[in-house]
Amino acid sequence: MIEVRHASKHHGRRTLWNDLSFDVARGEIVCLVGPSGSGKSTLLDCVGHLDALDSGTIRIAGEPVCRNRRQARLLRQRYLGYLFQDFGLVADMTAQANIDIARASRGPNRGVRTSDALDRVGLTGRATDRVHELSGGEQQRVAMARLLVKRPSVILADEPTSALDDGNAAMVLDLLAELAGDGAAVLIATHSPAVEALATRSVSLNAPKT
Ligand SMILES: Nc1ncnc2c1ncn2[C@@H]1O[C@H](COP(=O)(O)OP(=O)(O)OP(=O)(O)O)[C@@H](O)[C@H]1O
Repeated sequence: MIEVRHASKHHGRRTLWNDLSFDVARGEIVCLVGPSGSGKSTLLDCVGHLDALDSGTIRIAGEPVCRNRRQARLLRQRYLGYLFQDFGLVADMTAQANIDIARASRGPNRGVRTSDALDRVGLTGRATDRVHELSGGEQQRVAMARLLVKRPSVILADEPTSALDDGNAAMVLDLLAELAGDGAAVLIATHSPAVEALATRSVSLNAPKT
């Protein structure tokens, strides 16, 4: 579902990663691991059409990630779901309205109802709270609820449990495993051994080279 081939990325004279290739198939959870600054988030951004490679290719469901904004938006809507902190939630809209946006852009998979999704992530009764009134961990759970509604084919998660207490972290990991069990390809950047333990395998990134 995700194919990364000979991917390279530089910032100035620093090489983050070079000639990197890996796949994430349907149903797999693959973790990106490596020291801080090794480019895990940057790689997720490249897969998620939010940043561009310097060389190499990335394909999602066989379709190349490209710089054409319209095509990128269509690919994002059709295939991708994001579990990034501070990404994609509209701060002055309610939790429910944010989740309903995902419902409008969902693909062929059938997700759960918004109220059920909020129940699953422990936010029962919080549908009409505006996102800026929620804590960081609660916002992360709204983003998780959005995935349950959209059921994307590809899920990109950046440190999905870092803002959560142990109970909520376990709940989010269970839900990611459930979505993978339903056939999603899941790519996670993480430092957490608990998240890595969930993975089918890991891709290790090295410290950047100058
Ligand atoms: N737009 C940019 N311009 C220059 N350097 C950048 C830019 N974006 C990221 N970097 C640098 O690229 C490196 C990799 O950043 P990235 O956030 O991808 O690493 P990471 O492995 O996810 O780190 P962490 O584990 O700390 O979250 C960092 O040194 C960062 O400063």
